[in-house]
Amino acid sequence: MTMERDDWQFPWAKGWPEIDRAGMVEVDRRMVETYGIALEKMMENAGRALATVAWRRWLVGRDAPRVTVLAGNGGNGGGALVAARRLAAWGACVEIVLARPATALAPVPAGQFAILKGMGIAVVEDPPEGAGLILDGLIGYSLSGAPIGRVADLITWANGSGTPILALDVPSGFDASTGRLAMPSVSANATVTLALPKRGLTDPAVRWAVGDLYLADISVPPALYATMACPIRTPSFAGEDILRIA
Ligand SMILES: NC(=O)C1=CN([C@@H]2O[C@H](COP(=O)(O)OP(=O)(O)OC[C@H]3O[C@@H](n4cnc5c(N)ncnc54)[C@H](O)[C@@H]3O)[C@@H](O)[C@H]2O)[C@@H](O)CC1
Ligand SMILES: [K+]
Repeated sequence: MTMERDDWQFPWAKGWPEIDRAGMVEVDRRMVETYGIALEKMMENAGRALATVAWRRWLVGRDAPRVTVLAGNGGNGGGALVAARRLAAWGACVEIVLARPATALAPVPAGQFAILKGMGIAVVEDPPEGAGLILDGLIGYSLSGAPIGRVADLITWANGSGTPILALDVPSGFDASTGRLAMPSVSANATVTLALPKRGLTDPAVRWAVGDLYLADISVPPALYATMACPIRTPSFAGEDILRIA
């Protein structure tokens, strides 16, 4: 039985614009090309925020809590692997389940995975029973069609596990361009989305799958948003790393 804490003290944020997949791809590209903020840096911020929400809401005060981390081969998986490292360092018992063989990991997530191997963190083939929390890092904004194969199997397993699920960026199966949920999609208790809420995430119609929505700062310069193909004016995080927005 998981005891859940929800004593998040950060202010309710209103008025955040949404961003779709194309916009976020543009942000990611210009973060690197214009500002030299490498993917590793963004991923570190993303994973730390995910770990912080996980710890504060579900794990704090528990002795060696068990966390299952479902990681896809892209940037979403990479962020979840960063969170795995942070949670392990904070005392959690972390088990990693990869959606695809380690050889299929994109270069930066592969680097994160190598660190975890060096730390001796367990990597298991079958998702284990009895964890206190599942991190969903299977697919982020680069979903293409309805989830298939082992990714779909892991989504179905997580939804049926009875364990709380914390999703990174979007619940896997959520389409950040259309705001729609594919079948199957992760049914999360909470989601930590990055930089700006992805299009449709705040729609009450998908709240059952998104859960409580947190917004994490990955330090996108306001000038980047202001000079995008479709400029976005953003309110400030005002000194907070993570805001609860829905
Ligand atoms: N600036 C940002 O927003 C940042 C984004 N990051 C993360 O990176 C994510 C985007 O990463 P990527 O573009 O690498 O891609 P994703 O990690 O979103 O997923 C891509 C992978 O998902 C799999 N996939 C896609 N559709 C599928 C389907 N229908 N069935 C089964 N498998 C499917 C494919 O193997 C594909 O390689 C974001 O959502 C976010 O979590 C962070 O890593 C860093 C900063
Ligand atoms: K996800």
